[in-house]
Amino acid sequence: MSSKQARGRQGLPTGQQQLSFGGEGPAPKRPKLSELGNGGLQRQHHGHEDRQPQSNALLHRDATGSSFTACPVCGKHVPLLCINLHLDLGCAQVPTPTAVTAAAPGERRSRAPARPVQQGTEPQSQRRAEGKQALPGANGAAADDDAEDDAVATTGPEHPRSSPRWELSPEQQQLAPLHSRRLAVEAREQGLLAGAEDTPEPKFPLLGLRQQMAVAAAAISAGSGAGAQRYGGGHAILAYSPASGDGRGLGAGGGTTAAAPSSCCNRDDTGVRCVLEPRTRFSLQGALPRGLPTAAPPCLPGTVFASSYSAQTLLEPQLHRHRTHLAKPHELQDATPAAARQPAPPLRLFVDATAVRGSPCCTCLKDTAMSTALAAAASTAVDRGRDPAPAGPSPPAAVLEVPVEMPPVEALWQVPHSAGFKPSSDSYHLSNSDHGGDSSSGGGASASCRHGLNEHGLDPGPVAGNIPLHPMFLPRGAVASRRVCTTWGPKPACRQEGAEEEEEAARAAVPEVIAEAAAVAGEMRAEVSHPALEGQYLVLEFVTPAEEAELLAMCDDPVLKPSWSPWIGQMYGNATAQKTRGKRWGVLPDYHRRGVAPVEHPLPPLLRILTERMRVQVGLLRCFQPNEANAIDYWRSRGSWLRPHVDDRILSGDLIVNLSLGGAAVMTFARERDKDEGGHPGLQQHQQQQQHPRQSAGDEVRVRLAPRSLQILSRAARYSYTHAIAASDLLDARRVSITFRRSELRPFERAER
Ligand SMILES: O=C(O)CCC(=O)C(=O)O
Ligand SMILES: [Fe+2]
Repeated sequence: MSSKQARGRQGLPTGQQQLSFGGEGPAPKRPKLSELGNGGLQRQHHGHEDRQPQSNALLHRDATGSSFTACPVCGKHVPLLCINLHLDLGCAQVPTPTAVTAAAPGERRSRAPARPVQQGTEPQSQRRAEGKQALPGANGAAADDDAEDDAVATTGPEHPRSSPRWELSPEQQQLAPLHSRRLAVEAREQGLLAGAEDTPEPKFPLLGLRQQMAVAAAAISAGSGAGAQRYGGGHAILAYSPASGDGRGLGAGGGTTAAAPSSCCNRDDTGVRCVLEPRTRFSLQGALPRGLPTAAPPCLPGTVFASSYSAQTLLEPQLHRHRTHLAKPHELQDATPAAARQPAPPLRLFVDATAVRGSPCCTCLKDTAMSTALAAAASTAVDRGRDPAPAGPSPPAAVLEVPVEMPPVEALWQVPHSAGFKPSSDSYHLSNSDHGGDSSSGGGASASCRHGLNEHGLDPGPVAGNIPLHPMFLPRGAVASRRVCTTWGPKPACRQEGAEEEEEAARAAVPEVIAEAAAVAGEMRAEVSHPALEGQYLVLEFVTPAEEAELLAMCDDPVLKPSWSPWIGQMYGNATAQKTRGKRWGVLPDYHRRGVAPVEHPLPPLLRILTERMRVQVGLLRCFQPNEANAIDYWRSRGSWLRPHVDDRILSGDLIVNLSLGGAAVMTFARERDKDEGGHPGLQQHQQQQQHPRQSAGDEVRVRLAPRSLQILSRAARYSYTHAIAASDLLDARRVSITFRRSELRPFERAER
């Protein structure tokens, strides 16, 4: 390292201080790119001559003559032309400009290929032309700045200078619009950073909670107006936790940014941007890998949308929209370190003034008065955010207590369906992938995660170690362009107009999506609609091994929880599953009286999570609301087997879903020829289930059910084939299945008629 470079590094803290602004008064102007270098600093700090030599040392060149500077925030050495982009990315990346070494035809041909850099030896016009080629159309601060060129020329070591022509990579071009918004935001940030200017460390991490929230509000605010278009008129929510207030909420990807999908509101000109105060950023990292997206409507109070992005990243929706994760409040709360857990307070919304405009929209802002109140509160929040943070954890005054209590966990499951919320097609994205390498994603396959909820519906805590994720939950790397994901997700208003077509489209999309997701991991994860068994779908690794263990433990739990049935030999020897134990939850179908008895043991939270996951992640199941589930405990040593049967065609709905746990088995499907067409088969079903179905060899389809897989039986597979598992087809010592159904609430009297 040259002595100048060394000086440059040493000089960083000073340079950093120089870039700090005072806290009071109007938001100061962000330093121009050039001001990071010699000329700019001279201008900015004229009268402070003693700093000038150090500021000179902030710039150096590499062997190709490219100029670098130390980032004033993180200290990394960044190509000068990319410093804004680097800042825009929240210091997460050090972008590299693409050097086009070959000059364009006729351009600069006469120039000597290498010569020492000397101040002033290059004609001004030529330097200007070079500067203009930098960051075309995107980074005016770099492109237009003569002073920057001066700085480069005077401060770099004397390397031969080629004739580089800088161009933005496609990714950089995509990010370029960030720059303008970044400018707007940064001024406010800098104002808020006044208290931290004496410290040499990066500043964002030093912000207190209150400041973080204010920064967030400012950032959000800056996204309105012209930027709102880029938000697609959508929502942005930042979540910070007072409990976790260790100051790492912002910067370098450390923040929890919750982003609601852009399509909550149907109107482009309406936006609500909120800072939800009482949640923790860790929530996200806990929730994301777990792959438990939820279906709560974006604007419904009590709903939190989480994504592991910093405020900077949030500013560019293109970056985060595919990472949108929907999390329920209890997920977020549960992710808070146990010591910090508190009873859930009412949600507090900080909303910036400019965000609420236009007409109230959909479920979130039907009430105009509410909009106004939110806007007023937001305005105060933003203003107060500029004040120095008070000592202690006192909450900001500009808190609007939204008069909605957090729904109890039980109620949460009802939310999407009772609220009549109909998300548009963009609302739910399962993927997080188009920038899969992002350091802040928390969504990588090895990110730490949590598992299962306890009997209170709460997460019992982190799982030791990392749990590999199924790519279907968090597909990485290849999903960005996949609009097919938009067909996944809940459609609570199932039977609305056009629902059938949509369902059909969703069905059509499922194979593609699953196969694509599978391809990401290089494994065939799912076969959808078995080629020889129409209507049979298989989703592999629907639950993680940890979840599988928890489900098995739940089934085996000897302690009778109020909502769990015990393992009993109820099916032993006289019903469908032979030499097995079973348990069941939900309504109790009575196949003899052809009716359904009321719920005895409601579906435990763990199973409700799975049904929710089914709805969100499997398009075919997006309307599936099972009200019963039964588990069967197969043991090889006991000679357990499953008789050929068709699940009751009248009592049970169109979809039967089997989850396999613990071990694999081969299920044999056999076509019931006379069930293919005509007549209502239901009344004879029970009889015919007892008979050996007529079949030929060609009518038999065997399907391996892997542990953790989810099998969906619909259409022909559901109605025209029996399914069975021979004792010899139990491939492991033990297999437990949980079958989910929707049984019609059919009064016995009617059934008996
Ligand atoms: O064990 C299975 O996967 C299937 C169980 C089943 O068919 C049933 O419970 O009706
Ligand atoms: Fe069955």
